[in-house]
Amino acid sequence: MLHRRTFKDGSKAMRFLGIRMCVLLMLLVVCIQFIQRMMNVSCWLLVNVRGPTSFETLRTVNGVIFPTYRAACEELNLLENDTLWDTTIAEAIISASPSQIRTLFAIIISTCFPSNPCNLWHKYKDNMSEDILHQIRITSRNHDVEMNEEIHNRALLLIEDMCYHMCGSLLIRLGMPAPNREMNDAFNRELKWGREYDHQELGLVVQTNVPLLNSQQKEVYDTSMRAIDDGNGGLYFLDAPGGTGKTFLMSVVLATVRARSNIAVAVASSGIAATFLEGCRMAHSALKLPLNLQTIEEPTCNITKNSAMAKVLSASKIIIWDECTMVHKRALEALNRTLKDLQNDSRCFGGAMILLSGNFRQTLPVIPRSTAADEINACLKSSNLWRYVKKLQLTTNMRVALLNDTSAEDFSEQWLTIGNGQVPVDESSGLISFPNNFCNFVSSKGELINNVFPDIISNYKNNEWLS
Ligand SMILES: Nc1ncnc2c1ncn2[C@@H]1O[C@H](COP(=O)(O)OP(=O)(O)OP(=O)(O)O)[C@@H](O)[C@H]1O
Repeated sequence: MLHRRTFKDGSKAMRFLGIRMCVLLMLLVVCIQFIQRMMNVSCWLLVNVRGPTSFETLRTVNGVIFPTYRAACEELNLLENDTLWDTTIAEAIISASPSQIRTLFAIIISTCFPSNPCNLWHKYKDNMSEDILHQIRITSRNHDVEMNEEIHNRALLLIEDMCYHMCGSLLIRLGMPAPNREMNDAFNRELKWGREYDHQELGLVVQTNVPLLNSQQKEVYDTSMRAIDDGNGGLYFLDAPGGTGKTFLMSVVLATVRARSNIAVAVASSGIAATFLEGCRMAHSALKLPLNLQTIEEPTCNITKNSAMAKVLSASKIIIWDECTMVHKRALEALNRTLKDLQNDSRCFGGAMILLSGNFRQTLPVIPRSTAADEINACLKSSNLWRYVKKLQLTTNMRVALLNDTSAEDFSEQWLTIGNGQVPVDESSGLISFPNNFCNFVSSKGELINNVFPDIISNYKNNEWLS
């Protein structure tokens, strides 16, 4: 509601009102329901616009139809301008803290009804958000964080809370943009996951670990960083048998990107794999993949364009997907469709840099009640995206190389032979036999559990034992 004092020339308006009293009364009677729904602004338009025949005529000034009655009033110069409030805030920012400026602004918009609070907000939003930016810079130990939409949104939320206390109105009812509450909560969470890292610590990790990379790892690292820096994206698959240092390498890539204040998204197909990489999450929950991938022909991720996750994915410099070989090919295809849509870019994955890692020698997608053919069909290699994959390889087993342990070397070779399908298969049973010295054999599941986790019953709550 506009306050009467906001009209520039009250006496002129009242005189006008007197002359047209009869006409106005008639109009008011005829349009009683209409007037009840209107704001004061429209009443003043009724007074000032001659012979209105429709809502549109009321909003038409000099042949231009304005979107709101307020805008039409402004054009007719019926509203007091906001110079007073502008000067008040401008004076306050010289000495007041951002939180005090927010309070002042909340008081102005809740009780003084400036004609265009949005303009004031856009003019002073940086001054009202400085403390939030400062706080983020301190917590992330990164002084390069710039003022952004999310920080303004947080300031708006604080202002809205104050206005609600003062006059029981949300910002949208006070002529202000509505803060995005959902975005604030979800984006904070996603952003924390994506961006808020200790940059000094990450810088140290990069400085220490990059020189340790072996030549193959360094090649993969350089290729990934080049693709990120070029901004051309691409789909890469890191083929690395167990122990070749892919987790080590991916951690260095993630740290490098995050140390530069960029977002690097890491997801993994299994919970246990997700624990090995910093800030890594389960692919299904992070990418909001449908649970029934087998039954949907062309799935997409349940991520809307305005969601926090969409913003994180769009802003990320690299998306790493660990243990991707375990996932149904449609999961990757869903991500491809979603990224194309989010980025409005028809290139593969919308031009994003995707680094897949996994091992086809290990568990493939598990499809309940299916044949081996179904599982192979669900495998990533059967996806039409596979032809775009650029393959990167690690072959040196770092566990063996670092420990100089010959038994570990034998084990890794046996492991590769099995994984590469080079062990003869028994025709009748379709099973293979492990070499005798391959591992410790057990005769039951219970014995296996007891060998791997001895006395788990008394230790399952003991963190030290579990770690
Ligand atoms: N360049 C390196 N310098 C020092 N240590 C390394 C290097 N690469 C790997 N390692 C170490 O080698 C071990 C195996 O590496 P990592 O766990 O990354 O391998 P992986 O390929 O992920 O294995 P798995 O698939 O079995 O989990 C780890 O202890 C890791 O810290």
